[in-house]
Amino acid sequence: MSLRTKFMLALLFTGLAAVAMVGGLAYAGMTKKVDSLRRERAAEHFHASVTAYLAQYGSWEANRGKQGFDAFMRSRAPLAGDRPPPPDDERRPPPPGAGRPEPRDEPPYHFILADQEYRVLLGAGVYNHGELLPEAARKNAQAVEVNGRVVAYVSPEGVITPSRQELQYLAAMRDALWFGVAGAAVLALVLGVLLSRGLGRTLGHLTGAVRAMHGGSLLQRVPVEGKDEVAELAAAFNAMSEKLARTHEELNASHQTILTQAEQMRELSVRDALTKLHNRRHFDEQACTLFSHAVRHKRPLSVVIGDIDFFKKINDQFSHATGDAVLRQVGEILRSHMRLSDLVARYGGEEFVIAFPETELPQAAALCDKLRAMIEAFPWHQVHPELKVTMSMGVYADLAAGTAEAMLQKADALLYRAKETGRNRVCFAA
Ligand SMILES: Nc1nc2c(ncn2[C@@H]2O[C@H](COP(=O)(O)OP(=O)(O)OP(=O)(O)O)[C@@H](O)[C@H]2O)c(=O)[nH]1
Repeated sequence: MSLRTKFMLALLFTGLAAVAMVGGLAYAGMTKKVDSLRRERAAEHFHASVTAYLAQYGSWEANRGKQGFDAFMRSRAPLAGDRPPPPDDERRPPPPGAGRPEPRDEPPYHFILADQEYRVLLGAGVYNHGELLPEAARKNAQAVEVNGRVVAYVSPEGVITPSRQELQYLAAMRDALWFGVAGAAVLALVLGVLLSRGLGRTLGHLTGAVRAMHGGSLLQRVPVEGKDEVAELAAAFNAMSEKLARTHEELNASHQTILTQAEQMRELSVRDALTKLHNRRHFDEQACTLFSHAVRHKRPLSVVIGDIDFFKKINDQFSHATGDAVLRQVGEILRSHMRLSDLVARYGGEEFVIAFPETELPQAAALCDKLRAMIEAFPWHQVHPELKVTMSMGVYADLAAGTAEAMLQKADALLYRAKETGRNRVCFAA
């Protein structure tokens, strides 16, 4: 059931209950009051009529009892409110809810009348003519005195017929009650629609915003209308959304910083500080991967170890700083002539290592000789006038060695041979 329907039903029930309670109580109270007033007046009127009747005729039977009394009553001034309506009224239908029409020939009430010995003269439909009034009924009976002598008793028990005027009042009141009920229902429906529309709109905005947040857009704003609790909820939601979005942004930023720092740290951990080439650890890890790949796909792989000749002498003769400059420059020459898929690293001291994936031994050896020649041909005199730098290299390309490390050891042995056989050369073996 929608919020709007619940609202309207609640207001409808409340309105109808309030109208029914107030109207019903008023109607019941009024009916009771009318009845008691009428009964009082009717009792007095009846008592006075009986007194006058008995005073005029001496006894009940003297003027043919009930028939004579009825005619006598009609000749007397009627009880207030019992006057016959104007002739026009008679042609109109009785007012709605007026109930049974008032009989024109009947008196508007029937009281119990007994003679001085409590024998019933008028039973009012309760007792039969001539029977003795019971003891209980005698207590409330009022004596009718003529010339100081009790001649009869009138009991207030009896039937009261409301007057036409009173019936009209009560009918008008019932009409007012029905109008009240209809008015309350219309008011409840209108109020229900108005109230639920405002509330439903804000709740709709909130639901949409929460869904959008769930979808990832954390910064949401819903309109804040009025100053009630729903408006407070909307304002609190806006504040929460703003704070969430800000916190999320800050977290993202710090996460990014951490990632960058981690990347930098990782990069530092795999780089050689002096030459900016990769270091030994990185080379060993990557060489393993390259080796496995080459074995699995039966692709060629060549590994190289290069060592600067007489580097100790360079340090000793020209200074350690010159030695560093030589290392940096050799590293740059190697790096700038590699493919992206090649792996080059400073292995330690004046030693460099290279892995050439997808490269057979002859191509690798030729490339190494080219690198060697470039190192030799570099204008080292720009670093120091007397400086000369050469490199010896060992190249190995047989995957049968079993591991990348074993291939490197074979290359190292070939490097040793290059050193032994005069340096500034490339030794290789398949
Ligand atoms: N300037 C400098 N020197 C280094 C660095 N790392 C190692 N060395 C030096 O490099 C020298 C290597 O000398 P050796 O191992 O005897 O080799 P070599 O003198 O090149 O002799 P061969 O390899 O036989 O040609 C040592 O003196 C080390 O101190 C470095 O980062 N900077």
